[in-house]
Amino acid sequence: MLASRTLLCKARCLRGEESLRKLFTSPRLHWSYTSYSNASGLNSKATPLQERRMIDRFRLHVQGGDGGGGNGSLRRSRTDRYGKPDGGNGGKGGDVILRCTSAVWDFRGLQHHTNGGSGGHGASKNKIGSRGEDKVVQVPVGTVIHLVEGEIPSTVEKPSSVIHPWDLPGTVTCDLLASDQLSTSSLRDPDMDQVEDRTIDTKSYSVVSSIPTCSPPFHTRGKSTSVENVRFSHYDDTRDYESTSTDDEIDSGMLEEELPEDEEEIQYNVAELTEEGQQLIVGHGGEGGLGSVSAGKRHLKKLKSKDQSADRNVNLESCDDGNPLNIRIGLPGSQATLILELKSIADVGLVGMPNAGKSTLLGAISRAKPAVGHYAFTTLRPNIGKLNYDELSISVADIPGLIKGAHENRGLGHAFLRHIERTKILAYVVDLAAALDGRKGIPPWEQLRDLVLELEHYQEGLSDRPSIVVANKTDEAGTDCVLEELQRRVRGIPIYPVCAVLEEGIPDLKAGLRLLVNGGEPASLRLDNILLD
Ligand SMILES: Nc1nc2c(ncn2[C@@H]2O[C@H](COP(=O)(O)OP(=O)(O)OP(=O)(O)O)[C@@H](O)[C@H]2O)c(=O)[nH]1
Repeated sequence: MLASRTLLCKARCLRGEESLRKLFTSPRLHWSYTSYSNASGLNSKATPLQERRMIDRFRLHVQGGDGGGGNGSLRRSRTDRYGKPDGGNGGKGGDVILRCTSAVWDFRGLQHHTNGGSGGHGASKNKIGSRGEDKVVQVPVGTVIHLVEGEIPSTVEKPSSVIHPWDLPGTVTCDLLASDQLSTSSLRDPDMDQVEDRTIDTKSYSVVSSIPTCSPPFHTRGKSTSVENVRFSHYDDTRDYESTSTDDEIDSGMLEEELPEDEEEIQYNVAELTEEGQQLIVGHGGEGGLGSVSAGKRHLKKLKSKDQSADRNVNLESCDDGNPLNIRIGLPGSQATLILELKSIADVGLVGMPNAGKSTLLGAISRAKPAVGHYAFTTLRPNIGKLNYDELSISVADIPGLIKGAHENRGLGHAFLRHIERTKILAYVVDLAAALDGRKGIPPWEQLRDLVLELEHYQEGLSDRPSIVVANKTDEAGTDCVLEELQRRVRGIPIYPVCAVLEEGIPDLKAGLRLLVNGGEPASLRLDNILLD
């Protein structure tokens, strides 16, 4: 009996195996199985970012949240006819904060209009209104901020190390002495402009921030610069954004107002975020209005005599200008219009014509996996790879291909050149086989000349930084002679012959880069050192 059961079980198992085998060999499953295991298919889906054009310039309007209204409540009792003020202050509006993170690569996820949350209104029993929610906008490392209008951004304040137990983090704490002074001064001169009074008083507030902080090194140029004097004034993004806009982006209004207006006065480089975790407040939340406690008893007595029948919780909306009640209204948050610009930061920038093999080279010297294609402009955004050594790590940026006229914004133009500004070392990558066998390309020494000219046209002295030449595609037939010719024509700069595809010559190249980053003898590529026909 037992033996027959075991046999039955085995038979079932075998049948199961059989059916599984059938399933795996069936054409339908084979199709789905192969399509699942097709790594390249998956990769093509997993790399949509590389396919999309990067958004490295973005116009942002920010507004801090409005401060909450102060409460005018009075606590009355049988013994106290007029009552005691017990209205709390309004909460401070939320800030708009730019936070630097390596989790994002460009400004794709940003919205053009970003507001901080409004502060809560104060309530009776001296309850302070809640603080408005901060809006944190994540921006990539290397973000430069230009100010079109509004306040110059400030760093996020460090929270005070000694916080009084009764201080609420992130809320307005009012200096009572100062508020007394305010009410006294209001009484002394009833016709005094109350808005002005209020402005003076808010200076005595201290804000305790609850946000973790850092102290980024940011440069501030106090004076605004006329747009004609600045390089960026010629920037024209129309083509870039038009050609890359997806339906989603258009629907969400992402591409709205991308173009800088010619007439605008822009303060350039007011701040920059170069390290992970740095934070800047670009839109300050408004201070909350004063509650009756802070505003002072005498002030409220006056109010009561004016309108005995007034509601205890005064309707803040109904306050006219010049009315003492204005001090209860929370201040609006500050507004600013910014242009965010991304400049990649890397130790080494791979500079070359389209199809020179920069992305392949980056993949060969680091673990980066940039998209490689046999067509020009495969690279639409800088890819960063890292060369890790015991004592140092070198970041290498594969920058979109440069063509003649890039300084006039041809090809990827400024989007390409801007990223070179931040690299310490330039590695010119040339295609040795570009002009071989009747191909349409130009010889490597002419590639070098064009590259240097484009850099210099864009920014004088840009090609002066320490450089090397990487002569790629040594595996192609006939490149030996071209390499010899290149070494004869280009002098005063190290030339590293490599085959990026087969990873030949890579160790020498890596050693050369390491030496240069460590302060080895720098040499730059000069036009005089290139011998042309
Ligand atoms: N024979 C040969 N082909 C190479 C070598 N390195 C790159 N290629 C090919 O050259 C083509 C362009 O390579 P990419 O790495 O995309 O070139 P790129 O400079 O990044 O191009 P852009 O993205 O347009 O700037 C691809 O078809 C590569 O396979 C090499 O060492 N030898």
